[in-house]
Amino acid sequence: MLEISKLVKRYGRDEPVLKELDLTVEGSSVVSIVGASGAGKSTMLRCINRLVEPTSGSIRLNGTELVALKGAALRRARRKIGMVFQGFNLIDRLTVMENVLAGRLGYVNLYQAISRRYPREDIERAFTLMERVGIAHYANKRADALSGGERQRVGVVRALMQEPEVLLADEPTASLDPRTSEQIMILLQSLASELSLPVLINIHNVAQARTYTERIVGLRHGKMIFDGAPDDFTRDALDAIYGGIESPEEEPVAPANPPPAQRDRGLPHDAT
Ligand SMILES: Nc1ncnc2c1ncn2[C@@H]1O[C@H](COP(=O)(O)OP(=O)(O)OP(=O)(O)O)[C@@H](O)[C@H]1O
Repeated sequence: MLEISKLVKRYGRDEPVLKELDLTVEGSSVVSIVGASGAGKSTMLRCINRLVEPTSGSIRLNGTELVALKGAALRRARRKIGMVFQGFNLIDRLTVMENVLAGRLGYVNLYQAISRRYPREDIERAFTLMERVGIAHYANKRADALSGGERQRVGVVRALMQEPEVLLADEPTASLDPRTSEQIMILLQSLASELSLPVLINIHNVAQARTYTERIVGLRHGKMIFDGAPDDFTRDALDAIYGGIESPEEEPVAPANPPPAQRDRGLPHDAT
């Protein structure tokens, strides 16, 4: 269980970017975090894995307080937090298998890491996961020979190799075409339930958030102003999150002639 309580992040002397956020995510929930650009979505995810230092507040992962951790204890805790990135963050000149095994770096010793001599169980786990997401036949291909969707699957498997207790995804579909985006969202949804893994996804595409996640958290100026089921994510909630700032992305496949009100405001077509 991930429990965030009164989380504050201030960069320098600026106004806080996160203002006393509270969020609890349990079991295999798939939660999307939506909000206009600059609302604090990435900062929130990066506070969880401590790529960004929280200013104050508490982040507990299965009972372990992450905010106070340093050194080896922080490295140990980070192993339990998988991260999937918009730009995939693969090493292009390495093979798919080598990229996937990089997810074990937090577990192996220096000699094993440098000589890339990973334990047999790690290699077996890598194959099992690669088979699960349909990329096992690419194991020996260079990462840069793969398509965007395949590269993101490598990113997902690398994160799962960490045996994470929570999976964070920062705009995981933003670099992908609509069809591939949907496949990745479906994959994250199914992996969450198969592995009983809570998943937090920063996402600009509100239509995908509504379709593929079971809970939507809306941020505006660093405050949580919506937390509920997709069915409760009404036009009012959308306006409260984006009103006067920007419009969320439209659905990937727009009807030829959307009604003028939707077309003008860039709203998802089923927003009510
Ligand atoms: N390292 C940093 N130093 C100073 N300010 C930062 C830093 N990182 C982010 N910010 C500021 O914090 C605010 C929130 O940024 P953040 O990237 O978390 O928003 P976001 O909701 O993820 O936006 P986007 O959807 O565009 O990625 C922005 O005003 C941004 O300029």
